[in-house]
Amino acid sequence: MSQSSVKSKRPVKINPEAGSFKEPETAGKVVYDTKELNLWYSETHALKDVNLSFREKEVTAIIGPSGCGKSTYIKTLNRMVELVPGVRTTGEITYKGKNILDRSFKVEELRTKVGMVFQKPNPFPKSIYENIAYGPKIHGIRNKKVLDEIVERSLRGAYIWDEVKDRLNENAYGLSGGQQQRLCIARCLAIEPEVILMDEPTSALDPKSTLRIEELVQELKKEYSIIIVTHNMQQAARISDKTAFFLNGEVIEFNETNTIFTNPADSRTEDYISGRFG
Ligand SMILES: Nc1ncnc2c1ncn2[C@@H]1O[C@H](COP(=O)(O)OP(=O)(O)OP(=O)(O)O)[C@@H](O)[C@H]1O
Repeated sequence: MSQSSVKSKRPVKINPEAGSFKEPETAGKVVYDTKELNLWYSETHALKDVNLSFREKEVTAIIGPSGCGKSTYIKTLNRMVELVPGVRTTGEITYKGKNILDRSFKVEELRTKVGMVFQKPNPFPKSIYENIAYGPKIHGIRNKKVLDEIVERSLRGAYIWDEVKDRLNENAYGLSGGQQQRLCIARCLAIEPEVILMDEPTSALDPKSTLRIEELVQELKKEYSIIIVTHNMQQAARISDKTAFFLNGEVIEFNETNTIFTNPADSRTEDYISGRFG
């Protein structure tokens, strides 16, 4: 069903404070802060006045129906979106206080701090070892012993070490889909990021592999901030601390996940999470 045809018999309850969730004073430090972000793909206005912030060591789920701007938003956070011709943005995204949309900001700074995991596992056509060592090598690490340590630490961090430790020189394409996705997460960890962006990381995986990734996310949040786009409501409810609900390019509601799923402030959020559309 398209967003414009979303109908509810109940009166529409609009959340006047969408995106302006008040954090308790004990909350962790803000890593990313988005203010009044607008984005156009040529004529398509894909993000509208988005205000959202993400804190360290938290998992935030981005949910919403197809085409509402979830992927666009997450790709704006690492500036991948600017690879699309005709993209224009206004507003601000600060990463640790620096506006990453500012022309003077060097995107390379983000590449070492922010890792990304995509919908389909995308290992390089290289050995398992080389998949992990590649990033650190690009950043100038040549010492074999140091690289060995990074490879082991990253694979352990992504809970795949025991499955691959005896086949590090085999091609990564020989791994199962779920293993490949954990390898891609290990590849992210190798650059020692502060934030991991995940765009529907389990949508191509079977239930068992999905569960393993969800468990992994719970472990990783002890060290990293994680922002995860998901279509799976149960997944968002299971693994995230906060949830942002997008509709038609706007943030309709942003709050503690528990509140979003049990007592949403906006009837459109309620309609979406209860499966009335999307
Ligand atoms: N490369 C592009 N060029 C032009 N328009 C685009 C491009 N990518 C996305 N859009 C448009 O921007 C809007 C938001 O798309 P986006 O992919 O961010 O949504 P989404 O919520 O991630 O959807 P899905 O859940 O289906 O992946 C849509 O109207 C889409 O058609």
